[in-house]
Amino acid sequence: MPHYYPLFMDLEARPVLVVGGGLVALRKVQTLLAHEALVYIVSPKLIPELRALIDEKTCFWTEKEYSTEDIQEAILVFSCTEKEDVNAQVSSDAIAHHRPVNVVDDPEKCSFIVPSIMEQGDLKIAVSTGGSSPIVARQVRAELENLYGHEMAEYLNLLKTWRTKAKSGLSPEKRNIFWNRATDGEVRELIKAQRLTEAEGVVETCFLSLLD
Ligand SMILES: C[C@@]1(CC(=O)O)C2=NC(=C\c3[nH]c(c(CCC(=O)O)c3CC(=O)O)Cc3[nH]c(c(CC(=O)O)c3CCC(=O)O)/C=C3\N/C(=C\2)[C@@H](CCC(=O)O)[C@]3(C)CC(=O)O)/[C@H]1CCC(=O)O
Ligand SMILES: NC(=O)c1ccc[n+]([C@@H]2O[C@H](COP(=O)([O-])OP(=O)(O)OC[C@H]3O[C@@H](n4cnc5c(N)ncnc54)[C@H](O)[C@@H]3O)[C@@H](O)[C@H]2O)c1
Repeated sequence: MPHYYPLFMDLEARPVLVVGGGLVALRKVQTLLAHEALVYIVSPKLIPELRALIDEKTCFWTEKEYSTEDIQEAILVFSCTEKEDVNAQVSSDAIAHHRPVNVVDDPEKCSFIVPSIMEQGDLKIAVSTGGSSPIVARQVRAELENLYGHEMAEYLNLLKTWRTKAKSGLSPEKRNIFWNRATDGEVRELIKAQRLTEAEGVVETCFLSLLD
């Protein structure tokens, strides 16, 4: 099993090829669309859920069997067919074109694998078991969803609003003190208790106390 390198990639308006139109393709397409990719599906058939996405014009479908030229400009390639020979062809074409490729059912033919994703506002946690057990990846994701609730989104929103001010208004040493105070637990607890104004007050008081 490869030792996969994790990264977060901006897919907004970038072309991604998905070969196949079944349940597995649906799972991959939903995540890609949630990340604003331009999704190009090549498949002779589509399940109704995927057809509905095409009708909403958030992705594009070519009704045919895969051929090498479908790779075109795709920056990522997903092969989600039930046919081993087709998946193998997509994988070798993508590799020949230096495009990262994910093949359902066959980690050996993947140059990348997809994690289970937990999101709460700007907090995004990608979970992988390196392919050992996708179900465990899903279960860990569910545990994380219990650990980080809606307060995390508001907490990060609040901290984000202070980044520019802290950068321009405080020396590196004071900035360090500021961020340690803002993230020592009290602010997050206040937000969890829906006492947002008090939370903002704690951050502001700390900032003002550090100004020269
Ligand atoms: C995380 C998630 C992302 C996504 O796909 O969007 C994902 N699989 C998910 C669901 C899921 N996958 C499978 C089922 C049916 C139950 C089952 O059979 O297990 C379910 C449904 C379910 O669990 O609910 C079957 C399955 N998956 C793979 C194989 C082939 C094999 O293992 O050889 C087989 C057939 C096994 C067999 O036939 O025995 C392979 C991979 N699946 C991965 C990712 C990559 C490794 C991730 C990691 O662990 O690091 C990897 C290597 C490649 C890849 O697809 O990128 C998503 C959960 C999202 C979420 O809900 O949060
Ligand atoms: N559904 C799951 O959660 C799941 C879980 C584990 C493994 N799998 C495996 O993953 C594979 C895909 O699963 P699925 O449920 O999406 O299968 P599926 O049979 O519903 O979908 C396969 C899709 O591939 C398309 N296809 C076939 N030949 C093609 C070609 N030459 N070019 C382009 N598209 C082509 C088909 O038209 C179909 O839309 C299967 O091998 C399945 O056993 C699925």
